[in-house]
Parts: sequence; C-alpha cells; structure tokens
Amino acid sequence: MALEFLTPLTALSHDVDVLVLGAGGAGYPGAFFLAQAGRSVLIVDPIGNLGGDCLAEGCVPSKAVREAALVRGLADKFDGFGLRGGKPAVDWGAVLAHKDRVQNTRYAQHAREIAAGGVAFVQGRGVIIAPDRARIDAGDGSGSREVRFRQLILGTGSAPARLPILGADLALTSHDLFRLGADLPLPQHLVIIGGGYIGVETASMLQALGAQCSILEYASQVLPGFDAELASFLHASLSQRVRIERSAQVLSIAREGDGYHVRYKQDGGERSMQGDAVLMATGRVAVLPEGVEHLGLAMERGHVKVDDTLRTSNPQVWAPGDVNGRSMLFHSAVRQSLVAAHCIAAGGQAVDRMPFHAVPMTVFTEPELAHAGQTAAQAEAALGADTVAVMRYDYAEDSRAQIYAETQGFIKLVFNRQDARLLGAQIAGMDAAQLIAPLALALEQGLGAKALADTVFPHPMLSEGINKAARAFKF
Ligand SMILES: Cc1cc2nc3c(=O)[nH]c(=O)nc-3n(C[C@H](O)[C@H](O)[C@H](O)COP(=O)(O)OP(=O)(O)OC[C@H]3O[C@@H](n4cnc5c(N)ncnc54)[C@H](O)[C@@H]3O)c2cc1C
Ligand SMILES: NC(=O)c1ccc[n+]([C@@H]2O[C@H](COP(=O)([O-])OP(=O)(O)OC[C@H]3O[C@@H](n4cnc5c(N)ncnc54)[C@H](O)[C@@H]3O)[C@@H](O)[C@H]2O)c1
Repeated sequence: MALEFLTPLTALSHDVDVLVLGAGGAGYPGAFFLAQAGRSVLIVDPIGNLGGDCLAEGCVPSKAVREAALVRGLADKFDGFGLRGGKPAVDWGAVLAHKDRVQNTRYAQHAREIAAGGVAFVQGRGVIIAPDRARIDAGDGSGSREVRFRQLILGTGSAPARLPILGADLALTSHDLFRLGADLPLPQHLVIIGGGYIGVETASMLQALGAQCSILEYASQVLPGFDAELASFLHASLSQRVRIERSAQVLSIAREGDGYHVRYKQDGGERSMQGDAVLMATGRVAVLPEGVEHLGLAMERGHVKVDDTLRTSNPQVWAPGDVNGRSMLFHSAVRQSLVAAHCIAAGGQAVDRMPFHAVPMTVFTEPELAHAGQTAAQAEAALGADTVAVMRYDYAEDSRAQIYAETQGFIKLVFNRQDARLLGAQIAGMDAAQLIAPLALALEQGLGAKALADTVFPHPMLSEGINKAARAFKF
C-alpha cells in the first residue's frame, strides 16, 4: 500500500499545538476534531495507522473470527428451520484470511481518513524528554526529531497483564491469539486463565470452531462485577460446551511433554489441568511512554488518574482510553478522546464531560450479554429498595426470539420508581449488543420509562421488548 498519508520526520514542525501519542480510539477522534478546529496536530503511533490494539489484535479481528463461529453454529438450527445440510467444516486458514481482509479494508479506509484529516501522522514512538517536549523516534529507524507541544493527548492504551506466578511467560496472551493456526499450532485443548471478557469470548468462539477450551476463573462467577443473573445466564449456557472452574486461583504453569500443566487452588485443595496451550486473560495494564516521569502525572492503581474531562493532574496532559483504566472499551475511548478534544479546543474549560455512567458493555459470547448503568443491586444500595423498580421482558414472549428459537434471553430495565428515570439495563441473549444502544442513549440523556414506552419500536424485532418492559412500569 502506498504510504503517502505518513509524514516524514523531516517535514515535521518543531512546535505543535497538540501532540497525540497513540492512534487508537483514544487518539485519533480527538486529533481530527482539533485539526478541524484549527490546531496544529501531530499523531504518533508505531503501528503507522489508526485503530490501535482494537483493530490490530482486539475487537475487530476477534469479532471477525467470532462471526465464523456464529455462522457455523447456525447449522445446529437447520432442522428447526426446515433446512437440510451438515455442519460446515472449519478451514482455519480461510477463517484467518477473512479476518486479515477485514483488517486490511479498515486500514485502507483509515489511510484515507488520515490523508484527509488535516493532521501530521508519524509512524514511530513518542518519548517524553521534558514537561513540554517529546522526541519522536521514527518506526523505520530513520532518525528522531524533537517536538515542543502545548497540549498532550496521552492515548497509549494498555497491554495484557501477566500474573506474577511461576511459568507465567509460558502462557500466550490476547496479543498472540491469532498466531494460533498461523505460526503457532492450533491447540486441541486451550486452558484459559481468567473468565473475564477475553476468557469467555475466546472460549465461546474457539469451542464453536472445534477447539476444546477450559476456563480457570479466580472469582466465584465468570465476568466478576457483572450483574449476577447475567453472569449465571452465560455460565449455564457456556458450561455445556466449555469446562469452567470458578473460585480457582492459578498458582503456576509448567511445561510437560508437548503441553502444559496448570496448577490451581480450589476449595482449599490443589488441583491441576493439562492443555496444549495456555492463554492468560487476567486483565490489562496501562502502557506509558518512556520518560513519562517528566509529566508528573498522578497515578491510580497503575493507571493515569483523570477527571471526567480526561484531564490529568498535569493541566497540559489529557489521558483518554485504556491508559486511565476507567472503562477499557473502544467506544468509550472514542467518546473520551472527543471529550478531551472539546475541552482542549475550549482553552481547557470543562465544556464536555465523559458520561462514564452510560457506557454500554457488551460481551460477544454465544449467548451474548450487554449492560449499561446500574444493576438493580447497585441502584438499591444507592437509593433504597423501595425506590427501585425492575421491569423485565423474557425472550420467550418475543416473536423474533421464537422464530429464531432463542427464547432463553431477557431484558431487565432498572428504573427510579419516583421519577421513572432509567438507571440501568441488563440484556442476556440474542442481539444483546445491538439492543443496549437505545438504552445507553436513554441513560446518557436522562430519559425514562415514558420515553421508552412512547417510542414506536419495530416489529417483529427484539427491541420491542424494551418498549414492552417500559410500558409495564406503573407511573
Ligand atoms: C482481544 C480483545 C478484544 C477486545 N474486544 C473489544 C470489543 O469487542 N469491543 C470493545 O469496545 N473493546 C474491545 N477491546 C478493548 C479495546 O481494544 C480497547 O479498549 C481499545 O483498543 C482502547 O483504545 P486506546 O486507544 O485507549 O488504546 P489502544 O487501542 O491500545 O491504542 C494505543 C495506541 O498507542 C500506541 N502507543 C503506545 N505507546 C506509544 C508511544 N510511546 N508513542 C506513540 N504511540 C504509542 C500503540 O501502538 C497503540 O496503537 C478488546 C481488547 C482485546 C485485547
Ligand atoms: N467485548 C468487549 O468489549 C471486550 C472484549 C475483550 C476485552 N475487552 C476489554 O479488555 C479488558 C481485558 O480483558 P481481560 O479478559 O483480560 O480482563 P478482565 O478484567 O475482563 O478479566 C480478567 C479475569 O481474570 C481473573 N483473574 C485474575 N487473577 C486470576 C487468577 N490468579 N486465576 C484465575 N483468574 C484470575 C479475574 O477475576 C477476571 O475475571 C477487559 O476489561 C475489557 O475492558 C472488552
């Protein structure tokens, strides 16, 4: 691909209004906004394109492969639909080729966006050398350049964490996931440490494509912190296909023959599990540029501390996205990037704030989960049980769910009984990740049961369930 969208170091100005380190969701939306607002903007990223980890090794590749798993899973319903045909065989190389095509299409699209975005974009790495200066090291080793900045957007994201256990470096992380079946053998049995987002999504996807997977989760439920009913809904379904050990604290990993031996503690005893690959999916740590100490940033549990405008303790520095650890999701990073940019464009005034309370969370397992805002338990703890009303819609009543034979799911809407405002929503089952969007809108805009009940939702689609649950609210 021609790389005219990249700026050579020699063409860089020594002075910019805004330096953006990292071109993921946390970096580029705000950078483009500020360029359009007339600021001189330099974006630096070693990947040399937009999208950060989400496009390189996270959201997009994992969902491209997951789609193959979903399509294959549909074959289990053929009989019910009156169709005949066997379950498609998996050509893993072709599945990965589909993933690559999707990534390349997006990179080509992003190259055009950079070219039209009014920013300078360098493939390289930023090193902080003074409170208002960075050295940009070109990714191709062709040299470095010092740049002075007035404002810095630190969107350097996160990287997989490794447990401090014996043999931790024997495990793969999400960084290596799509090397499986490419330059690493596809495992017969993958042992996954951690039943959070990556653990459950990977197990659900790889099992559906033919690999045996097991999960060892430290907490007493998968997806700790999630509404207990959502977590147990997923557990009940996924555990029919994937061995899941909860309250299992992993102690060590050792090589044994061609595979690995994972020791863990459970119910006061020591147990072990064998696999031919181990994936560690136990959270992510902030990535900070070399020399970050020149910025004097306050930190909180290893992440950069920010306020709701994404401003750090250094008023020149803004830290949207995974680097602040508050909401490690691509769509959240994008909105955070824009909040920071709006405030920078307004001379540092807090003209926008991140609606952290309304960020939708989606888990792309089979079945899918999604939620936003407070659970009933959180709302009751904050407001008292009498002030909280939970309205529920079961997929069993829904036409589309019946057509699709996906009648196990549910939608739960949590309202403030006094003013009918929506406080939170939890969805389990088909299309959950799409269905959460109007509820995130309602939460962000402070809407309630009346708006959701008065809005006409399309039939016969699952979103009608939102409307029906809201209509059940007693005003
Ligand atoms: C397997 C997996 C699946 C995921 N699936 C989803 C999903 O389905 N939906 C969702 O919303 N989220 C998902 N996520 C989370 C999502 O990828 C992150 O929340 C998102 O990428 C965060 O964006 P960011 O810009 O903060 O960080 P990143 O995307 O990590 O971008 C940071 C960028 O900074 C660059 N950088 C680092 N150091 C420097 C430096 N010194 N100078 C210049 N640049 C630097 C990096 O190269 C990188 O490109 C997934 C994550 C993983 C790992
Ligand atoms: N669909 C999505 O939006 C999506 C998908 C993938 C990743 N992500 C993002 O990436 C982040 C990282 O994902 P992740 O799954 O690595 O982190 P996570 O925080 O979601 O889950 C980590 C899990 O590891 C468990 N764990 C910790 N120590 C353990 C031990 N000693 N033994 C066994 N289990 C242990 C934790 O209890 C937790 O359940 C997520 O927090 C999420 O923000 C999002």
